Amino acid sequence: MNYAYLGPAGTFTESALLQVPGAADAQRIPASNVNVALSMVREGAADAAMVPIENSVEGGVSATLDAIAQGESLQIVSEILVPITFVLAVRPGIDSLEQIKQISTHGHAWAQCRLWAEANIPGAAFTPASSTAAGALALEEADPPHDAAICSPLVAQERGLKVLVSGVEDNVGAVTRFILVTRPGRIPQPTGVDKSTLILPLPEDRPGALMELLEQFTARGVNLSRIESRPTGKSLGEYFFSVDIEGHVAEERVAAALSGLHRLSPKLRFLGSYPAAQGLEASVDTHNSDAAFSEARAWVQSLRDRV
Ligand SMILES: O=C(O)C(=O)Cc1ccccc1
Repeated sequence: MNYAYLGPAGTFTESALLQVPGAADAQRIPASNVNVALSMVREGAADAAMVPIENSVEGGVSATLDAIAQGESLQIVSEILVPITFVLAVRPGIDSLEQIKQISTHGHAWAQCRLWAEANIPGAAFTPASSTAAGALALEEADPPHDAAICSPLVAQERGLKVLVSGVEDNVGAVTRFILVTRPGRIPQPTGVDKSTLILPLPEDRPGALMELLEQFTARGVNLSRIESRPTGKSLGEYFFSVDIEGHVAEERVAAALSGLHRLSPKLRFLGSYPAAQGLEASVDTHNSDAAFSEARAWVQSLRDRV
């Protein structure tokens, strides 16, 4: 196996990848952005890609949600959670916050440190970097493009960068969720605590269309753990929904919800069922259990057999 990931080395995405069994000893290919990492999988240059999808402060990572929703189909095979803390690293010659005029980091990192930055370096101009590690590595250049970067403590330590302030995040305890993506293939076996990801285009723009889709989950006791609307990019006001549900396609209630959704929105995309990283309770009401579904099906069949 070889793995593409949002690089360069030292990103939070690489930390997530290193949690995948075997990945530490496998070939890891840094990509300059999420689209490049996913294209490598689509084209066969990588077997799998690790990309960020959601964080507890900012919500969904739009670049990832959009890239997996469109183009050639991909499959999510696992999710990894990484606790996030940030440090402020500076170029040589900077000894105080007042000297910082230009700062760079990944947009999601900036969003998570904005209040700290407003309070502590109010005059500094922000330039987005393709990742936290990319912003940090630029500090090593002969003539660095910025004075400071917000990055992980690990990359600062590994590169021997000067850290002026640690723990610059606004929300202590933030977590980012990453997904491992492959070309479509075998779906991981259910573990009892699984999640599934779907892309739901709204079939028709009319009152109640979203409600009808959501009713498919409600009626089968399927809980949603994330729902986001994203523009299709085709015309103003045209959206699709990116949804995570608790449960595995091998479970009857999930299969029944999917079949109801398919009737309403035939172009829906199933992006995979995979083990939940943490925190889900495997609690399903008796009337939504696999046993209840098969008994109900057998009963209806017994009636239809009499036709
Ligand atoms: O830039 C990184 O290091 C990433 O892996 C993306 C990211 C940025 C901010 C928070 C979590 C992940």
